Amino acid sequence: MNILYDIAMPYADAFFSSLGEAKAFESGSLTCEALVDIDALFVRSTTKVDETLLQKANKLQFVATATAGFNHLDIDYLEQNNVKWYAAGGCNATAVAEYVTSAIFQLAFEDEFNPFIKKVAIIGAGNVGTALAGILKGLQINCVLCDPPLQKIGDQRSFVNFETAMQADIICLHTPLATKGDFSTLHMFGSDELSKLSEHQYLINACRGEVIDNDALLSCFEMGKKLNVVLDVWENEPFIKHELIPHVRIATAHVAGHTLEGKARGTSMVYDAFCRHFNKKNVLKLEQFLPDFEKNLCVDPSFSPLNQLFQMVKFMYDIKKDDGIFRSRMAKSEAFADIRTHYPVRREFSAVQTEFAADTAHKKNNKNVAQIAASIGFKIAN
Ligand SMILES: NC(=O)c1ccc[n+]([C@@H]2O[C@H](COP(=O)([O-])OP(=O)(O)OC[C@H]3O[C@@H](n4cnc5c(N)ncnc54)[C@H](O)[C@@H]3O)[C@@H](O)[C@H]2O)c1
Ligand SMILES: O=C(O)[C@H](O)[C@H](O)COP(=O)(O)O
Repeated sequence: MNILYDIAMPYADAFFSSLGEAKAFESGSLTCEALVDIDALFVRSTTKVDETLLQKANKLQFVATATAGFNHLDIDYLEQNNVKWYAAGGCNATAVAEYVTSAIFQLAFEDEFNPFIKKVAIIGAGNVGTALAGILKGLQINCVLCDPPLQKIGDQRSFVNFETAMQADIICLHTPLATKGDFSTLHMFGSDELSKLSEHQYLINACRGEVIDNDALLSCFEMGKKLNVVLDVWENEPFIKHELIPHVRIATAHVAGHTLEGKARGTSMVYDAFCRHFNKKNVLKLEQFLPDFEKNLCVDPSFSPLNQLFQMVKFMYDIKKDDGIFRSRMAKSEAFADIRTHYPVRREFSAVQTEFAADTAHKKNNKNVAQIAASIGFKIAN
């Protein structure tokens, strides 16, 4: 079995060389000639898998992406050519939910609002939306879900319509990019929707850039409209509209899902899918590979509960740091792809052992914070 895989997949060599003759490629350098005699191709989101790439693929049976989104796969073409495909839905749901949590805490700190009394709308209640709703529930933040496709097929959760979601204080986008059909998400936020947002609302896009019309967004800013927008994803990555950057409250280079766990889970889910498809036993498990997290987190009990939680979230993921790197690097060059390739190791909340410093004066306070922290994924030491 000849396998080609994106070198940016953590532990790929260990996982895939157990399945056959496995060779890595660097995203951007893959040519159609490289697909000759290849049985399985494993990509991440930056490789477009379509007729152009596959024109010389004479043996291809299986294509998998180690990412949740799969709009870079030409599904119609793959299905017409009897190539089985797979996307690792859910692999990085926790990572994106933690990214959004860090964004909300950061904005609360900067704008001096209390996040616990805000209402959040999650548009797209799949793997990421559900993970985010779980964290918000743990934090006791009121949240509503908007997902017409799930509502239509009878998902038993309670949903609101788009207009109601638009009234929330914080609107988080977690849909796929769909360019056709009844539930198209392309430019879901165009000039009409953007103009309806008030300067007190926040719009966070960590799904796909094209869900917000970036030209319309820039026009709003240029006309002097005050909008609080967080963008992890942009139209036309990696060649994004630089003029947007100074207007955006938090700007990052499509890294919301880039925890080590999120990326490595993608690798192991692709391995499992391959094993299922080719009827092989999946002997390797992700837990064998993930290293222990070296640092311990000790929470200062004299802080308010909000600040203790902010301290914990920031310790694991400081979104402001990514924003700072993005702004300084993007000011000088087309650094988008490079920032992503050299992204430092980021771990999920569950990787760290958290301790609350002994402090009898704040004992009850600490117990509450520890319970909340545990409910959003932190491991609390006894
Ligand atoms: N920034 C990142 O690093 C990052 C990481 C993971 C995923 N993503 C993106 O986020 C998307 C969501 O990821 P997921 O794992 O939750 O996918 P998912 O398929 O589990 O969930 C997507 C949900 O969106 C809903 N949806 C579709 N069209 C909709 C519409 N018009 N209005 C409202 N809801 C709609 C679907 O019914 C589904 O429940 C992915 O498709 C991917 O593009 C980005
Ligand atoms: O859809 C996804 O899973 C994400 O967008 C993913 O994090 C993209 O990561 P990439 O393959 O571009 O590194």
